[in-house]
Amino acid sequence: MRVGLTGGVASGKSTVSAILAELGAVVIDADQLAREVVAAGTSGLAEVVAAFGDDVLTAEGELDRPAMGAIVFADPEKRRVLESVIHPRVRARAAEMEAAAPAGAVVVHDIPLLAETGQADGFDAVVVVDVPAEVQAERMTVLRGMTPEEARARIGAQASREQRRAIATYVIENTGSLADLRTEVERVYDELAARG
Ligand SMILES: CC(C)(COP(=O)(O)OP(=O)(O)OC[C@H]1O[C@@H](n2cnc3c(N)ncnc32)[C@H](O)[C@@H]1O)[C@@H](O)C(=O)NCCC(=O)NCCS
Ligand SMILES: Nc1ncnc2c1ncn2[C@@H]1O[C@H](COP(=O)(O)OP(=O)(O)OP(=O)(O)O)[C@@H](O)[C@H]1O
Repeated sequence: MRVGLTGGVASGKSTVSAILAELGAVVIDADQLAREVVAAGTSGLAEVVAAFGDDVLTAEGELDRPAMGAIVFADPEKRRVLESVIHPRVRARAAEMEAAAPAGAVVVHDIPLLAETGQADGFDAVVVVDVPAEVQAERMTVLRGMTPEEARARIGAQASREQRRAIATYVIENTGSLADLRTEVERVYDELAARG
């Protein structure tokens, strides 16, 4: 059973992934892989520096993520350039990790840009974590210290709620408490495990 998990920024995907992992799923996290493929010393980071210059490096020679975010969330062309370096590497790593998963596992691919990149058809089921944009913006500003402008830019770089909901097999509404979220995730996991 191969499951795609997606949702807008700060919708609660990582929280859902963590609960699914506790329930027994194998989770492959595209955001985490996207960090690994541009770690210090990788060919990915070298390509990013070739495209964007040394200004996107910290003094320690790592990717300066806030600086990179300020560039790419203000300019769709530059975002495409960064994605063209990172996405193929993430897909290759995710495929390797999936191949190493135990037979019969529920494998969950946590992919923020699942709707945007047209990958939904490749999964047995797609789970969409959904919240209104105001909730996303509040979580980004209050919990993560972003400015309202930064939050708006990131939400604006993504598919609309409607576009994400259109690819969903299951929609998890995450406007209640964390306890409500857990109950909902358990319900969806039981259905996924029964289908697999
Ligand atoms: C621009 C970067 C350096 C900013 O790093 P930062 O630590 O601030 O954010 P992080 O990587 O933790 O991402 C947080 C969230 O931002 C959103 N986001 C990230 N990249 C993108 C993108 N290209 N388009 C739209 N939303 C994005 C997602 O909702 C993601 O879950 C980083 O997001 C990045 O390398 N993005 C390009 C790679 C990518 O597309 N990643 C998404 C999954 S593969
Ligand atoms: N139901 C909820 N009630 C309160 N806080 C929540 C709820 N769901 C998630 N959060 C909090 O909101 C923040 C964003 O959640 P999470 O990190 O799971 O989102 P995400 O979709 O993975 O984000 P990103 O797209 O940036 O990777 C976290 O601090 C999380 O603890």
